[in-house]
Amino acid sequence: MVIIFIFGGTGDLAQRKLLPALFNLYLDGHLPEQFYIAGLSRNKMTPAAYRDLIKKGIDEHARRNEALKEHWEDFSKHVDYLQVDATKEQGYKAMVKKVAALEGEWKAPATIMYYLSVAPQLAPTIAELLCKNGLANDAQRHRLVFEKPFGHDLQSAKELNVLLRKYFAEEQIFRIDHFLGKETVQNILALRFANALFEPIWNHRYVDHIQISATETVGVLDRGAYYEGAGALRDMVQNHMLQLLCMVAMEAPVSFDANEVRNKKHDVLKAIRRYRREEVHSHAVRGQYASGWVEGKKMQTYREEKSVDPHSGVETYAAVKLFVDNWRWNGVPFYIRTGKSLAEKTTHIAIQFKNAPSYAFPPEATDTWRPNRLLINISPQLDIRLRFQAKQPGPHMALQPVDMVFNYFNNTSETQPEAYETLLQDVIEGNATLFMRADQVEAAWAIIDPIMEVWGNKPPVDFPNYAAGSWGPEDAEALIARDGNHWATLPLNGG
Ligand SMILES: NC(=O)C1=CN([C@@H]2O[C@H](COP(=O)(O)OP(=O)(O)OC[C@H]3O[C@@H](n4cnc5c(N)ncnc54)[C@H](OP(=O)(O)O)[C@@H]3O)[C@@H](O)[C@H]2O)C=CC1
Ligand SMILES: O=C1O[C@H](COP(=O)(O)O)[C@@H](O)[C@H](O)[C@H]1O
Repeated sequence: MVIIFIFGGTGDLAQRKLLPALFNLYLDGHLPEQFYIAGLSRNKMTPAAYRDLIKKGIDEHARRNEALKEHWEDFSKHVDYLQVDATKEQGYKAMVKKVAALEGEWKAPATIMYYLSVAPQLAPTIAELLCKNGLANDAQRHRLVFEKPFGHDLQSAKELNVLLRKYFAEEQIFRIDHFLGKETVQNILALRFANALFEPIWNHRYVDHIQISATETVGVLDRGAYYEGAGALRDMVQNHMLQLLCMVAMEAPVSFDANEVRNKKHDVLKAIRRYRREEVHSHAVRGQYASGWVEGKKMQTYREEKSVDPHSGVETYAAVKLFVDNWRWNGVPFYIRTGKSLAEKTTHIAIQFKNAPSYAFPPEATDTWRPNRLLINISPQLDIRLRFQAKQPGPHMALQPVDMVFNYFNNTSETQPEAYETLLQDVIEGNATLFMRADQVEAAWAIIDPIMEVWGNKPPVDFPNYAAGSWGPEDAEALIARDGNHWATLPLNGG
C-alpha cells in the first residue's frame, strides 16, 4: 500500500517525468494493488481536470503511452488532486484526513511518499509542517524525496541537511540524482564488479586517463531563471558528473546494501583533490555559448535567452581536471566536461588505457593514437565499446582499431525503464542505494566550492566564448591537450 503526495503536482517535472514514470510502473505491475497518487499545488482544480492535465503529459512523455487507452481508466482512478498551499497548515490537515480515510479503507498503515517537486526554498517549511502534523514520524513508512538542487554551496547544503534532519531521519530522506537511475549508469556496477576481467587493469598502472562527458545540443530552453542562479558547475558537475566519477572510481562494495555502496562512493569523493585558489585556473575552464547552428537550427546566444541577464557571467560550459588521490588512481587525470548548445548530445565515460609497452610492429603499421579504450555510452547511445588493435585483412601487417560492442537495444526487445521509474520504485521499496546521502552531497560541494569561489570573484571578460554547435571553448581543448590527450568527440562513430 502506498500513498504518494507530489508537492508541485501541476509543475513541469511532475508532468514530464514523475506521472509518466508512475504510469509506466503501473503498466509493469510495479505499483502495489492499493495505491493513491495526489498532485498538490495552490491552484484551484478538480481531480478530473488534474487527470486531464497529467494525461497530456503521459501521452507526450511516457515511454509506453501506446497502452494508454487500455489502462488509463483504471490508473486514473488512483489519481487525485488536493489544493494545498505548502506554506499553510490547512492543507496538511486535509492530507492527514486523506491518509486516515485511505488507511481505514485499506485496513493497514501505508508507506507514504512526499515528493518535493517544488522550489527548494519551500522544503524546510514542508518538512516542518509534515512533522508538526504527524506525517513524518514513522521512519519505516514516511519518506521525503528531495529534488536537486540540494543547496547552492557547501555551507547551504550543510544547513539544509541540519534543518531536514530536525524533522526526518537520514534514512527517510531520498535525495534524487536522476543519472543514478539510468540503466547504463547502474550497469557500470555490473561491468566492474560482476566480471573479473576488468579489475586487474582498472588502476593507475594500466589506465592513462578517464574522460566523463555530458554534452547537450539544447540551450537553457525556458529554464533561464533557474540557470542564472546555477550554471554548469552546480547544475551538472556537483551532482551527476561526480556521481558518475564515483561509479567508475569506487572500490568494490562487499554488498549492495545502500550504506555500503554509498560509503564506497563517499570514499572517492573524500579522495578527490581540493584545489587551492591559485590552482583553479590551470584545472578548470568555463564557457558561455554565443549564437550558432545546432543540428541545422539557429541558436541564440545565452545572454538573449528568456530570463537571462544580458550581461550574464554564468557558465553554460565547464571542464575540470580532477585527481582521485588514493592508491588505485594515483596520478590518473579525470577530465570532466559538460555544456549546453554543443555539437552533439552525448553522455559517456571513456576509460583510456596506456599503450602497449614495447611495440614490435613497424611504425607505418598503425598511426592510431592510444588504441585501447573502453567507452561506456550512457545516453542517447546505450552501449559499451571495447576498442583494440586488429590486423587489417591483407598481405601486410597493418593494424586498425576495432570495437567490440555490447548494445542494450540488440540484446533486449523492451525499451529501457526511464531513470525516474527506477528511482520512484526504489523509494516505494525503501531502497536508498541510488540516492545521495547527506555526507556525499557535502563532500561533492567541498570539491566544487573553491572553483565556484574563484569564478564568482573574477567575472569572465571573454564571454560568450564558444559558438553554439561547437565543442565548447578553445581553453577546454587546451586543458586536455597540455597532457597530450584529446577529448573523445565522436563516440557515436567510435572516434
Ligand atoms: N523541471 C525539471 O526538469 C527539473 C526540475 N527539478 C526541480 O524540481 C522542482 C520543481 O521543478 P519544476 O516542476 O520545473 O517547477 P515548476 O515551476 O514547473 O512547478 C512548480 C510547482 O510548484 C507548485 N507550487 C509553487 N508554490 C507552491 C506552494 N506554496 N504550495 C504548493 N505548491 C506550490 C506550483 O503550482 P502552483 O503555483 O499552482 O502552486 C507548481 O506545481 C524544482 O526544485 C526544480 O529545481 C530538478 C530537475 C529537473
Ligand atoms: O539535471 C539535469 O540534467 C539534464 C540532462 O539530463 P539528461 O538525462 O537529459 O541527460 C540537463 O539538461 C539539466 O540542465 C540538468 O538540470
